[in-house]
Amino acid sequence: GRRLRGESTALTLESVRKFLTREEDSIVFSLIERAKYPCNAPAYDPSYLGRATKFHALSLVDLFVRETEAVQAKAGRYQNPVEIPFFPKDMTLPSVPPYNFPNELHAAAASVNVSDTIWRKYFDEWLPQITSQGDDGNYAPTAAADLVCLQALSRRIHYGRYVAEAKYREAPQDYNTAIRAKDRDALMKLLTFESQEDAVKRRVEEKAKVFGQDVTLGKRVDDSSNVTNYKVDPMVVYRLYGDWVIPMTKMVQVEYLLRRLD
Ligand SMILES: C=C(O[C@@H]1C=C(C(=O)O)C=C[C@H]1O)C(=O)O
Repeated sequence: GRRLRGESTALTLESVRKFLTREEDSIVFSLIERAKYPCNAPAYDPSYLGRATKFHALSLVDLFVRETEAVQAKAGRYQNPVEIPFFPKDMTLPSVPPYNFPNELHAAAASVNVSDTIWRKYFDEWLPQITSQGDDGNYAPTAAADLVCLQALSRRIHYGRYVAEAKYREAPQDYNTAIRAKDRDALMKLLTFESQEDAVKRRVEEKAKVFGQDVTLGKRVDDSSNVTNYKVDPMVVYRLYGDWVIPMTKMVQVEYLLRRLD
């Protein structure tokens, strides 16, 4: 039924995995949309804006993200603790009434932030794998597509705080010793579920195939046996999750748990 304003659903391993599964769609769709444009290098080149503007030494993407986050902050986006801005110091106060989002995390969550790593990896490692070489002049739509990817990836990876809280609540005694000993390896071992990771990687690869295939009338979409070209290489999405999204989500869980008893 309809959730009352501020009523929090119980934070369980099942509920957090349901959230992560739905985020897979947002991440795959955002990568497909970014792949619509070629690299468009000027969007990332600080000299493109030139020194004519007061934003010198910023790339168009830097500028676009800062300005867009400021507007979204005014619209109240960051009242939801699930959303973390990339440029928090530029935040303007919301111009909207406060919304009573449930606050299920320990106060220590505020100091768990891997936004800089996400930003760096996205532009240095992931973007070259999903875009073709080239420049079509669509720098603003390119920056807009990058921001949607960055926000989806950040939401997913930082949700590791909620996953860690759910795991802790289910068995605090299992974690307390490792937390007190600041034993990162023990915590990583406790929170790792290999079979779940394998299922996640195979599911996002499958979603990249289903969402990224060309649909032609008269041919059944579910007959993907002979589909050859996809808008984003499904194997790239599999590796993105395996090499970065999952490990970074786990790193967030460890960092959150280390602070859970502070
Ligand atoms: C997110 C979880 O924690 C870990 C990280 C996973 C992921 O990022 O997909 C999956 C399984 C776990 O190793 C979970 O247990 O669901």
